[in-house]
Amino acid sequence: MDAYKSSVDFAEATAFLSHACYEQDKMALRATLKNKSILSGLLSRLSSCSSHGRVCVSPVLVAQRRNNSTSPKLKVDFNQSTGVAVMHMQNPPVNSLSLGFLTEFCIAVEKLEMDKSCRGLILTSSQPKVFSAGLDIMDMYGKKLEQYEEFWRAVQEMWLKLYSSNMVTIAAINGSSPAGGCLMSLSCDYRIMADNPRYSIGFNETQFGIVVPVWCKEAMTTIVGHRNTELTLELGLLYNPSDALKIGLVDQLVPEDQVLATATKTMTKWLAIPDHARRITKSMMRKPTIDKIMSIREADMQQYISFISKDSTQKMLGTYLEMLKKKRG
Ligand SMILES: CCCCCCCCC/C=C/C(=O)SCCNC(=O)CCNC(=O)[C@H](O)C(C)(C)COP(=O)(O)OP(=O)(O)OC[C@H]1O[C@@H](n2cnc3c(N)ncnc32)[C@H](O)[C@@H]1OP(=O)(O)O
Repeated sequence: MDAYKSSVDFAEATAFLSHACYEQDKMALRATLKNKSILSGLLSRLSSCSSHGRVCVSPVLVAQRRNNSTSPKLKVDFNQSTGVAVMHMQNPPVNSLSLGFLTEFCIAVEKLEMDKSCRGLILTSSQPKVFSAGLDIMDMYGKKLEQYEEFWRAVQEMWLKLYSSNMVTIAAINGSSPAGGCLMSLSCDYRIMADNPRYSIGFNETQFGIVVPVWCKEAMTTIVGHRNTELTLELGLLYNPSDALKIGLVDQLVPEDQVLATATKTMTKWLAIPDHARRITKSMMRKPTIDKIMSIREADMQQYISFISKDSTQKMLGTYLEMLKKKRG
């Protein structure tokens, strides 16, 4: 069955492709995510199912079982009357996108996605001065091949979930947002950043020897165009808020204390548009990029593992980590 082609529901399509599970398990997953108390039962059921000979456990849910952290890395405030959820990232010190964080994020987004009363999602940070420091470098350094794979699976999943969300998504960028933090913002429908010249946003990866995945390049090109993407990615550029606004990396700058209030006001405007028309239009705009990425998902995984596990890459990451730590001392 090719549910992907026949469905206009974007998030559903992505869930189908990324989880590759039987229809009844998807239904069960939805019901279950609405009722957390039976989640563990479903997890064990999912772990034993197979589809077309392939193991079909959501990688994110598997990771969740292994994630022993007890302190939540996200705080979600859902207002039933407005239909808007505010997701506060709280993974100190810098909201790095660790495996644990990514896992929690995917589950939280999936849960909101399945709640039809939730129409909008605002993403912001509870950490002072930082929106997100991007991928957790500790998860990319000195690990086993299977750990790199598990991590990258969660990174891909997170991007797909956010980029393909049916909800209106707004990034309330109240601090610096380099690399993966920038991509997270770019996956949203609208970006509002604090007008503080000390904050930066962009893609600095090449500066420490890392290459962004092709899907990052694709998504960025659709927003700021080929030339700006080329300059940013090749030179590893981070922009201050006003330069970021100039190239269209963010949509609006506001005083720091008004970021969340502006995001809330903007959300009201977006939610005044009938959902079905906006969703279908969003799908029309983003589906070509998603399709492209889905078709190379496994190749992207192999490329990541092979790149990240190279001695030369590891050496550069080690040096970068030391530099980050020395900055303090
Ligand atoms: C949608 C899907 C997306 C999908 C995303 C897919 C993207 C593909 C490619 C993306 C690649 C990446 O994101 S690679 C990650 C790139 N990120 C970066 O280069 C950011 C590096 N960090 C910084 O620039 C700064 O920390 C910054 C965020 C501005 C905050 O500055 P501050 O002065 O407030 O804080 P610091 O003193 O620097 O840092 C505090 C501590 O946090 C640690 N730390 C900082 N950044 C860290 C990091 N990324 N990973 C681990 N640890 C980090 C430091 O080592 C310190 O550790 P202690 O000294 O021990 O306390």
